[in-house]
Amino acid sequence: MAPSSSRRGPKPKPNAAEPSHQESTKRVLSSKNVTTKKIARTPLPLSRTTEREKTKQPLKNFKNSHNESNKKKTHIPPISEYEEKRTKQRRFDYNATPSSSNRNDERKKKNEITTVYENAASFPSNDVAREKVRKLLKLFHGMRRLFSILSPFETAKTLKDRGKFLNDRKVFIGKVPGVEVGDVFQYWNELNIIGLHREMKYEKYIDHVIRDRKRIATSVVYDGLDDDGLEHNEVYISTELRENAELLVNSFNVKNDIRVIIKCFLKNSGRCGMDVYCYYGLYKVKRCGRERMVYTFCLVRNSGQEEVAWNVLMKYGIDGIRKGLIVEDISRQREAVPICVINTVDKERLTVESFVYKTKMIYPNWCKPIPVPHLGCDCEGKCGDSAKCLCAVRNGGKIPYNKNNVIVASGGVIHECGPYCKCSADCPNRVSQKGIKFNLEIFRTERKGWGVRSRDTIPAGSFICEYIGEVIEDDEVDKRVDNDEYLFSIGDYHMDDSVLKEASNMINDDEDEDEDEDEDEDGGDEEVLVDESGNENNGGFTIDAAYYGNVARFINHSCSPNLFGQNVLYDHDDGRIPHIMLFSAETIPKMTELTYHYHYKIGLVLDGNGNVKTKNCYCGAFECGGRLY
Ligand SMILES: C[S@@+](CC[C@H](N)C(=O)[O-])C[C@H]1O[C@@H](n2cnc3c(N)ncnc32)[C@H](O)[C@@H]1O
Repeated sequence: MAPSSSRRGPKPKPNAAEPSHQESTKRVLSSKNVTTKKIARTPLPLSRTTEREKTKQPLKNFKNSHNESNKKKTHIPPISEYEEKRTKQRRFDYNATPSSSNRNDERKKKNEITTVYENAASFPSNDVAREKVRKLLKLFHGMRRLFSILSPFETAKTLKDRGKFLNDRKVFIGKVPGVEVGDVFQYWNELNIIGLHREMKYEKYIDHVIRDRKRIATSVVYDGLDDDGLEHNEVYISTELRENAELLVNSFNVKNDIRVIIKCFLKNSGRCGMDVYCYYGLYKVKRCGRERMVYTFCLVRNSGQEEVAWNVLMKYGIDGIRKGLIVEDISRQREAVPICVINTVDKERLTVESFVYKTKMIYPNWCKPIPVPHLGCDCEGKCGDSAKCLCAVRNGGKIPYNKNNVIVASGGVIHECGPYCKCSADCPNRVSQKGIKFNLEIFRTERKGWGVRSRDTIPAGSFICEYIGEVIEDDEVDKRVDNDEYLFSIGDYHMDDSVLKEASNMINDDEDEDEDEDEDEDGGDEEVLVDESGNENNGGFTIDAAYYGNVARFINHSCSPNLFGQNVLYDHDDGRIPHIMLFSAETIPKMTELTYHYHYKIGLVLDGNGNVKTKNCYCGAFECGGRLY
């Protein structure tokens, strides 16, 4: 039996891949004023070349200057040489030369910081740290879903005020415990809450710490623009700001590790694509140069680190023939994207005849949902948060998805617009009914049979797929116990509940916070999110995907899952048999196995003779209980 869901799943353990692009991609980040922009693909920013052409001045070659440095120690001009007369004229700018407020910030930070860690060598086992990172990010996204009016910054600020920041008052030079190369984040503020990049202001691309009275860079956020899929062994940063230059010059001198986070654009995500931040690992400033007022730095990736998940894809082959490909599209074009089957593990085969691929639920005659034309909304075009839209009203006055098609509602049931609504097909309240958008594939796992992963990075809160199958009743379930691998019991669970409870506490427990925390541990009486359709325990209905099903039937269980289930109604109004839609509970890097929580009750799964059945769990999560049932 494979019931419900909730929470997020294991962050990627980015697989080691053979470096497919030895050629490094060279980019320049300009942190002048408040934007980053790509200046050039060559070590020397084009803008400078243009300027040189204009002024006819000789150009000091950046690469040559580096070569010279091999003979003679590079002269890195002391920053003080650059009397910035322009400072006064400059607009207010977070990156500007330290103003008094920046100095205050600095002083504040200095007082706050209690410890500086270098490469976190003495930190607890990475599994513990990793679970902490994932839990906090899960909480962040849970809060975003629960309180969609809070911006990511406000959400992070709330967590900070509640003392939930993971590495608050700690600064890491080098690796941050629990964060792995290839981890992907949807919001800048996620970087802050786990201490990967502590600067909460979006424009502050370089984070730093004071060590031995020197300000050195600890992390850099670099705008890779639409470089999704490219390697960044070298990152070029140019800046006109003395403050930034000082940090990087000092880092060049002391040779400290700098974390590089690359902002990439995901084209296939949401309605208009989406920026994400990918952690590329540790780099060192290897070359510095200066051309008039522009400082240029080349950061080179430390060798021996994991490849970033994008590159793993290249190993597997993005297009063309995939290694281990045994079925090109198990859905036989029933889905908008082909669902291929890959086996690089053993000789086991999966064929299109193994089950009947369906994209719509199968309802027996006795529970055919009754059409409800009167429940359709009368909106013209796209629905909005308004009392006029019947569907929005049924969702508590809100459209439960944002412009990126990310779910911003939690618990209970979501009412999407449906066939009886007058709104257009691109109404924002039609997301999960539109089917699979990500390039999912079925792959052979080492110990759990088949599993599912995505060739795309999946932003948190994205719709993955529906759990499709045949609706059956309890009596029928009893008859199928010997073939119960693909049963999903509707409604006897609370989706994502523990995360949402904690998220709810974040906002509601202004007072007596500590007290309530104790209560939580004891299973105290904090508010439980109630399923408004009464689905919490509607009992008796199960989806069986053994004979008829879709890709969801291959999704395995994890004790620390990365998907959660959400009840959705759109084409009928029978709350006993909602659609079970699976959403991502966290940002999921490419090629990471997708999992949800089966919520089996140990000792209560019986065979046809009434004997207790047992099965080991091989999810590999840090908090795994060892038993599936
Ligand atoms: C819904 S199916 C998932 C797809 C299945 N792996 C397959 O090969 O078809 C559920 C079954 O997968 C296996 N499974 C899923 N998650 C597992 C886990 N964490 N550990 C061990 N086996 C698991 C169990 O045999 C379970 O009954």
